[in-house]
Amino acid sequence: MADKYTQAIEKASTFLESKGMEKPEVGLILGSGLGELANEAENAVVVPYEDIPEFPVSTVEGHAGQLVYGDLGGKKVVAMQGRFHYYEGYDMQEVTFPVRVMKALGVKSLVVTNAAGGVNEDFTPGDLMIITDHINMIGVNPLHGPNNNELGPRFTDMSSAYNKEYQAVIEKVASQQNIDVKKGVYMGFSGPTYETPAEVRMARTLGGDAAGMSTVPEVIVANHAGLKVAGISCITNYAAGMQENLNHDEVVEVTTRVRETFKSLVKSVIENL
Ligand SMILES: O=P(O)(O)O[C@@H]1C[C@H](O)[C@@H](CO)O1
Ligand SMILES: Nc1nc2[nH]cnc2c(=O)[nH]1
Repeated sequence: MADKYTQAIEKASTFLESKGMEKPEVGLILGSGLGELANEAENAVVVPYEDIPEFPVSTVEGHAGQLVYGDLGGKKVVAMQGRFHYYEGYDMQEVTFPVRVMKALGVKSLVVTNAAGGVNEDFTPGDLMIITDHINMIGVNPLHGPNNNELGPRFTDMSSAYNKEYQAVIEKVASQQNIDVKKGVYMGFSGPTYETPAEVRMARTLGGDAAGMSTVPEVIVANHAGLKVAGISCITNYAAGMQENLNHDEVVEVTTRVRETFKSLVKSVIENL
């Protein structure tokens, strides 16, 4: 049953196909300061978000705001150079709309990346973390409201929201590249505030290893749509209570510092999906 939402997905994906974004296999969402990887796509087609019908636009520093299609890691990839966040004022359907469009373009696998605060006391800024699972502390769910069965089931199984084979791929590639990759649970908050020390203590008590402000909505919708998901966090700071003065400049500075390692890891992961 075509409704306004599915018509918007159709309109955006048809527009992008007309620009040459033919049948991408892998979707890639690049978080704060992590967008440079998309510049390595060959035979690239680049479309700014503001040119894509129905797309929101990025408003956060460290998020370029364009969709990049091309050859990366031996696969046809469509990458978000900058993502949308609930805290920007977008609703959950807007935040996750790009995932629906990637699915409509033909994507089967989704690699989601982000910058996150380290909650696990064994983590250090600059670490890369394989996301093994997430805890939705945002308080809202992108699948709220009437379900369109053409897009996915009313009740989505989230028991393997982060594909276990993909987790093993990331681990294998990290070991081959001598990257001491961590593993852990990503706790998603609404943002835009960083957590209070008490919230970080709660996150740790509840089993969170990293705290973020994105990823959870996109991964829920990706699972609804039947995509296989791999998630990687760049730990950019000690979460509140473990350091003073959390700020976005430091987040982008740390992602810049680990950029080459991050790019090498993610490119090889894409190769091995
Ligand atoms: O888009 P991501 O989740 O990578 O960015 C994180 C969360 C906030 O947008 C920002 C806060 O510094 O970093
Ligand atoms: N929620 C949250 N998001 C982040 N993104 C980068 N660092 C942090 C953090 O400490 N908390």
